[in-house]
Amino acid sequence: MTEILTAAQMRSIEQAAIESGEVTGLELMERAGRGVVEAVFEEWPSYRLSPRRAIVLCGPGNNGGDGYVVARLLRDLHWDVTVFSLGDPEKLPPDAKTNYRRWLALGDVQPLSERAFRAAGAGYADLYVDALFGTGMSRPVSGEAWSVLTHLAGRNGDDYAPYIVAIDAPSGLCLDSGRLLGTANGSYAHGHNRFAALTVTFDSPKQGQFLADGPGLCGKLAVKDIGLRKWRETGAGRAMRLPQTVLVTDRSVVPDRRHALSPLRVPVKSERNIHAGHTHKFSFGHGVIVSGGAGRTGAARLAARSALRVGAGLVSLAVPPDAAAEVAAQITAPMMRAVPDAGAMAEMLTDARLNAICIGPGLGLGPNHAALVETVLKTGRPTVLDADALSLVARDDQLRNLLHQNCVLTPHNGEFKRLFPEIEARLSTPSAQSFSKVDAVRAAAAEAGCTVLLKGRDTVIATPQGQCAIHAAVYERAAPWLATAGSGDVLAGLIAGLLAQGYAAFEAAATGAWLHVECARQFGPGLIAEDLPEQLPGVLRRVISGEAGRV
Ligand SMILES: NC(=O)C1=CN([C@@H]2O[C@H](COP(=O)(O)OP(=O)(O)OC[C@H]3O[C@@H](n4cnc5c(N)ncnc54)[C@H](O)[C@@H]3O)[C@@H](O)[C@H]2O)[C@@H](O)CC1
Ligand SMILES: Nc1ncnc2c1ncn2[C@@H]1O[C@H](COP(=O)(O)OP(=O)(O)O)[C@@H](O)[C@H]1O
Ligand SMILES: [K+]
Repeated sequence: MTEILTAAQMRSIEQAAIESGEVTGLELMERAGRGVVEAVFEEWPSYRLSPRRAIVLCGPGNNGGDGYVVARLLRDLHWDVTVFSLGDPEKLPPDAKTNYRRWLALGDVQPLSERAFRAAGAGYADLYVDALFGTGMSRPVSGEAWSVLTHLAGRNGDDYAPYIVAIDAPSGLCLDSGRLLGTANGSYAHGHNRFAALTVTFDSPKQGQFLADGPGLCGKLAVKDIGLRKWRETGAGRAMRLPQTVLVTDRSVVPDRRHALSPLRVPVKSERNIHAGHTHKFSFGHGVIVSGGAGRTGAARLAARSALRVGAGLVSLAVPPDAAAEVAAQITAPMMRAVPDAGAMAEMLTDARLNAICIGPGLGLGPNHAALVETVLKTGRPTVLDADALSLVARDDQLRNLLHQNCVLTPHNGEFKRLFPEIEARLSTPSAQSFSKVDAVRAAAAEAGCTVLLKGRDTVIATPQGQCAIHAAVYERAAPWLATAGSGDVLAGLIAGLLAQGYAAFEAAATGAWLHVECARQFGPGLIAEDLPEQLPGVLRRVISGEAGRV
């Protein structure tokens, strides 16, 4: 499991470590600087072979302190190093000042300005180290620092990005929200929303490196151990960090559930589980996917196929009579039941074996559809509410009051705004505050009283109790092809299929999000929604064999 930290959580761990007396801030800073140099040589192996030229930009805090360590270590390797400082280095905090002084024995420091930067022949360095601000950045960057950062980001047409390493964050990036503080469009200069080739962070990844604009600006992420594990995993530092946020990876949610996944679906084909007696389709649950009317059934059919492929034992489509012929002509494995109205839906759901429901994709927004949502919610069964079901809930307090802890809401940004307008307003207001998507989804789940999954490249999932996971299709897991019509319907079906197999709401949502992206990665460019469920056998095979994540 990978824990993701906020800036404050990282500070609390460092503080706990330093207060223990077992390690000093200076030692941590030295390890951080070494970690950066190590990561640089891993990223640019040829730089090991002969000394190069580096420009290091040092800020007024400990991030700057790391910069002075990097400058010294590169100088020790005979690099030509130019150092710029923001603010008066004599006012640096103690550990950073010590490293500034150590650097002074090797070279000088120039005050940072765009003019000085460009005059230094800055366009000819092999490496630019951004050590201006890290976890301590507290307000929008301005003045000379902003001029230099936007110049580096390409404001004047130069492309520095391939040579920039950022320490902890591209300076200005909020490590909680993933937004550049103070900019509306998340970029340093209009149209330039990339910055570093590599960002090196310490101990654990930070939220902002996965959310919003963070991944684009960070470029690539290297996490370096600086010996804080003991204080991260135990003690007061840990208590301060509850509830935790974790990153969904093949080594977190899915592998933890692999044992569960085995007894649930794959077991049918594995000896161990045949012996355990899991051999009947009803052992794997029976999902119900509620379809819209004629001409709108594609979404439910996609969801049904996904629920079956992910392992639900049976899947039934609940279909309005006018759409029955259309659906019947296009399905094979899922079953179909004509459901003319909410009464018929209630009747169908008297069968307790129907243990998970998906409602919303292609449903429609009429009063009859609201009645269907009401009927489904009143059963209290595990239910995915997506698309139109979310819009219906958003405008009807009675429906909203029926939401229960076995529900999973899967809004995209527009639906989230309809459901939680005040929370969304805080999230979308560009300001100096660090209100993040994690904060927003936690608040939404608490308000709704159920699991909420807010979709996007940076998908965030939270429970009313504050349990939270980020599933980011970024860095090596990027899957931009997933932004295709109908892919949300597949996600809803996947989650419903996992709920049918007994996954709890949060785990079904997190595992569904992971499988969804894994299917997209396996297929690659050219993907359309229909392709996604067909990738599941291959993806599941790799999950079960322990090779997941290696596409
Ligand atoms: N605390 C520790 O023990 C360790 C800290 N480390 C480094 O220290 C960093 C955190 O250090 P700090 O807490 O000193 O914070 P930073 O160095 O990130 O920034 C804080 C300083 O910048 C100023 N500042 C913040 N926003 C500004 C803005 N927009 N414009 C101008 N000035 C601004 C603050 O007033 C303060 O002087 C981490 O990112 C990491 O790089 C590492 O060395 C590991 C150990
Ligand atoms: N750039 C991206 N990278 C990875 N996943 C993405 C990206 N953009 C969108 N997605 C995912 O694609 C799906 C789109 O769902 P949705 O917005 O409901 O669309 P639709 O209604 O067309 O199915 C979501 O699961 C979302 O997380
Ligand atoms: K930085």
